[in-house]
Amino acid sequence: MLRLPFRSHLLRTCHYSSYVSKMRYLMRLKEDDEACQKALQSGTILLYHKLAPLLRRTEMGTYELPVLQVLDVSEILNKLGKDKQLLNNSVLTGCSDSHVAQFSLDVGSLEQAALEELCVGVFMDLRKAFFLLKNSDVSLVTRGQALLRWHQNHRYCSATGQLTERNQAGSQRVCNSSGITYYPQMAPVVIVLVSDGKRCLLARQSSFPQGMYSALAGFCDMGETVQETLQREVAEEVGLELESVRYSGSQHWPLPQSSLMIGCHGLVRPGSTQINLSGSELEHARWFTLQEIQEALQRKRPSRNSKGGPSAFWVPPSYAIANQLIQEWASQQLPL
Ligand SMILES: NC(=O)c1ccc[n+]([C@@H]2O[C@H](COP(=O)([O-])OP(=O)(O)OC[C@H]3O[C@@H](n4cnc5c(N)ncnc54)[C@H](O)[C@@H]3O)[C@@H](O)[C@H]2O)c1
Ligand SMILES: [Mg+2]
Repeated sequence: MLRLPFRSHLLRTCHYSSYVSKMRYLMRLKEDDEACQKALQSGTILLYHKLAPLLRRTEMGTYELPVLQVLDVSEILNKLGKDKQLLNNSVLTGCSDSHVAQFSLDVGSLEQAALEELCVGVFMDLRKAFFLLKNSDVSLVTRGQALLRWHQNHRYCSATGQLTERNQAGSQRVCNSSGITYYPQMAPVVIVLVSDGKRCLLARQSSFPQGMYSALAGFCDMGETVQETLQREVAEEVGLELESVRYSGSQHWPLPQSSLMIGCHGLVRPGSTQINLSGSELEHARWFTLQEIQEALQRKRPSRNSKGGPSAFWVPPSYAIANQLIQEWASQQLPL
């Protein structure tokens, strides 16, 4: 049975007037190009270079996400001799409590080193940034990257082949020839931490970083329910049958394209725990004890042996919903 616990923070906060007014303001900016253009003048911007976000090293040696004022970016463009019209390529990704609009902009057409010097930062691959930024910043930066990528990949109408035109917020693109409106897309993906009641099952694909194991995941097929995808994926990938599933939470995942990860816990039938890998997707899968999982959760970074390989298995970084499912499972195994 799929149970959906109503414990989202949104449900607790949606009656706050500041939350409602923020959402209404953002809605207006998506619908009204002129209002959005005005908001851009006094907004803030996250910069990307060919979809790699700009990060700044702090005095403590950690990394943060520099949130630049639009005016500062305008000045930087000026110093590089570039037209500030480039700012109009920004996409709206949110707003502060005081209604300062937040945008993301890819400046991949400009010289990277010069930009990094002027911005006092470094453009870094998003996969690396996952390990360096705090989770709330990862969430911000993935949202911007996903929307920018969608625009870069959807410039043409698939019916007419004509260039499409975006609105100022970047929340849609329209083909003036066919009249088709395109909206940013995400693929629904299930991710399930399978347990036999005492152990949990993790697996790895050969494309994963060395030593990393994760929960089972898979794209929803057309026409499937979440429950059906969960059962099919577990059967396909490890040859097991789920007895029950429980919804845990969801997450937007930007790699390799935008997905909506639907995170669940699954229980297999007792006595039916024999793993049977099929196809080429998984390189290895096995059951892990609570102690093994607790040790892996303690490792902040993959530990290395003398040959540079992983000395022990490790799990995805704390931002990933796989990690959150594993943490949740481990905490539920402990005696009260
Ligand atoms: N956030 C997390 O914690 C986390 C953890 C694990 C996996 N993931 C993500 O989940 C996604 C799916 O996992 P998977 O690779 O095991 O899926 P999967 O088991 O469905 O296998 C991928 C294959 O499915 C096919 N496929 C069907 N629909 C597709 C679509 N819309 N887009 C791309 N391929 C499609 C392709 O042949 C592809 O090779 C991956 O993108 C991965 O990055 C996220
Ligand atoms: Mg899979």
